[in-house]
Amino acid sequence: MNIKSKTVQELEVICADIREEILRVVSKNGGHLSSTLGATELIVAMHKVFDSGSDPFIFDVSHQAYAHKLLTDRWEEFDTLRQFDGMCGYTKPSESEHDYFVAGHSSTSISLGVGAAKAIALKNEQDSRIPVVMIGDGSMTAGMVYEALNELGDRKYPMVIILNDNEMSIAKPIGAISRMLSSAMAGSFYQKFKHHTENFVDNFGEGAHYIAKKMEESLKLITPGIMFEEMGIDYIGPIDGHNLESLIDILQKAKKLGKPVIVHAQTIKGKGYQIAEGQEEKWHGVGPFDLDSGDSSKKSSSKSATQIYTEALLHLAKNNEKIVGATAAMPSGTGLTQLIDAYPDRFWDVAIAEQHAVTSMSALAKEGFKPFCTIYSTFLQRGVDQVIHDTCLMDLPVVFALDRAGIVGEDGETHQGVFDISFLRAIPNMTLFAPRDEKSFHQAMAFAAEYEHPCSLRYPRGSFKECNLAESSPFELGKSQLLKTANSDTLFIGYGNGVGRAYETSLLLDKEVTILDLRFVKPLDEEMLFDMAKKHTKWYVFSDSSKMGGVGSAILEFFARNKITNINLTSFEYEDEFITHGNTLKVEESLGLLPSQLVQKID
Ligand SMILES: Cc1ncc(C[n+]2csc(CCOP(=O)(O)OP(=O)(O)O)c2C)c(N)n1
Ligand SMILES: O=C[C@H](O)COP(=O)(O)O
Ligand SMILES: CC(=O)C(=O)O
Ligand SMILES: [Mg+2]
Repeated sequence: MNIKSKTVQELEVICADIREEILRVVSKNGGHLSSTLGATELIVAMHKVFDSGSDPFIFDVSHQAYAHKLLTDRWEEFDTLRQFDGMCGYTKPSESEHDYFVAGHSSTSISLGVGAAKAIALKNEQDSRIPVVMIGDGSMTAGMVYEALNELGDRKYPMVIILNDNEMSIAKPIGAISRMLSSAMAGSFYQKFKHHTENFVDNFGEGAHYIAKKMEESLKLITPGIMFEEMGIDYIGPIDGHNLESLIDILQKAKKLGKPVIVHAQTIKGKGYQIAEGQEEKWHGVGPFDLDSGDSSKKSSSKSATQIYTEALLHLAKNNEKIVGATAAMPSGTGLTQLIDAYPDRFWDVAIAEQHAVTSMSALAKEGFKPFCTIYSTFLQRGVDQVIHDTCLMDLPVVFALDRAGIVGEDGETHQGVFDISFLRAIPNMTLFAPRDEKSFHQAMAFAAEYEHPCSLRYPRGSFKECNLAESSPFELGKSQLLKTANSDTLFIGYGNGVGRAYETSLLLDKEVTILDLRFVKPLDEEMLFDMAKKHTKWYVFSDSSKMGGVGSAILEFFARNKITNINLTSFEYEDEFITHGNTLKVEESLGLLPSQLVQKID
């Protein structure tokens, strides 16, 4: 849809149509609702002023970019949003040339803009191209943003950064940056004062303008802009992020400045759907819902792994004051909200700052506390060096509780929790283990609470797969649990949620198999593995993790170390490829990982 020639009135109609379509599809498919409703005018103004066919359009996280997709020839396809084989919920260049870069993890956008600006300068394209970035106030809390601003303020590449400030992260924002962005003078008073001053001095000569500019600069001492201005980046704002006419005017001015500029736009998260407007965390990421009532259409009956984690941690924290913890801006997703509410002096939301979460928790461990650093598997990728350098080198007793381990569903490639075993297992002093159900989760947590070295446990999005075999026993370092023995050449080794898949597959087999819950992938239960090696020559590994460096790799290393050569090991972990978005079962089916498919692969 080319909106360059549209009037402001026509654009306002287009905003209404966009909101209607977003509400229709997200209420059917689920998705990121309130962020994308709130960014509608900003994105329409971006497309009015800039050209996504040549200017790099860069959205931070890009969960708020549905309007961008609708404006770039994907209106029909939008109905398949986040569905298997359908449109991705984030920007994806393979989906459209108007999507400049893959996104999903936050705070990458300004670095991307700086890189793009360097390339544009090197290719002498500055007369025809300029990067335009949209970043939210929550995403401004991650350190990577300041790495980029630090260079940008020095090199001064032309770039327009739209700061979409709705005063919300997923949850209410925390920290000094959020406070600075919404500082007192950012309100309408300053705007009106500035507007009237400009109109007044327009009637006088240059001298009056000079005085007014100096006055404004002194006022900026108490506006959010001071930090950016001092870094060498122009600042415009705060402005009304829903006023199309002024947005277009300001973006046109910003585009012509020929230097880096931040346009600070204040928006309302959920704008246009009253039920979701404002600081309502639950409208950030939603499942299908009823448009009229706002009620969720799907009610899950079984207890999620996250709920079990919360219950287990509440129990431990109640009985041990040394237990503390942190989340990086995902309090509800990780279940830490209840811990923060119950023990505000011991549990923190540190904002989108995974690296800071890991390192600050390591210092607490040095001081004798027992930190539970609670992070989605995929987001811990952001803090791997801190795990190595600050936790494991110091051999500190931090527990990394990794939620969303395995395939996560509709969030797709950028959010799959599949690499944690591979990137943690190689770190000295690290111990890795995984529960398989509710009871073993409590036992794993009890073990973690007493363990005096770095460790990481992983658990899936949603509930565990059922496994009706032996009851779980207390966790002991490096000990597995034999769930079923059979007079058979075949051994199923399950790890974490993979135990349930192993069990489901065994039920479909026309032969008996031995089933082992590995429990620890580092250290391995070598005594048990030696015993299994005497009886079984066909081993199958079931784990929601990447093959490369995963559970199967660990066992093959055990074979090599001990010169065991007569066993055929097949791992049903994930292949060396990024895993697409969509309903988890459909994704697993596309990978051939359903029990009904696996059973065909058992000799
Ligand atoms: C590294 C990383 N950590 C956490 C997240 C989860 N996450 C996605 S969006 C979001 C909040 C973003 O807030 P903001 O930038 O203000 O955008 P808004 O939704 O308010 O428009 C978070 C924490 C993520 N995507 N990436
Ligand atoms: O909303 C945040 C991300 O999309 C993760 O979603 P989730 O918490 O439903 O797994
Ligand atoms: C997009 C989002 O909310 C998340 O990644 O958690
Ligand atoms: Mg926000």
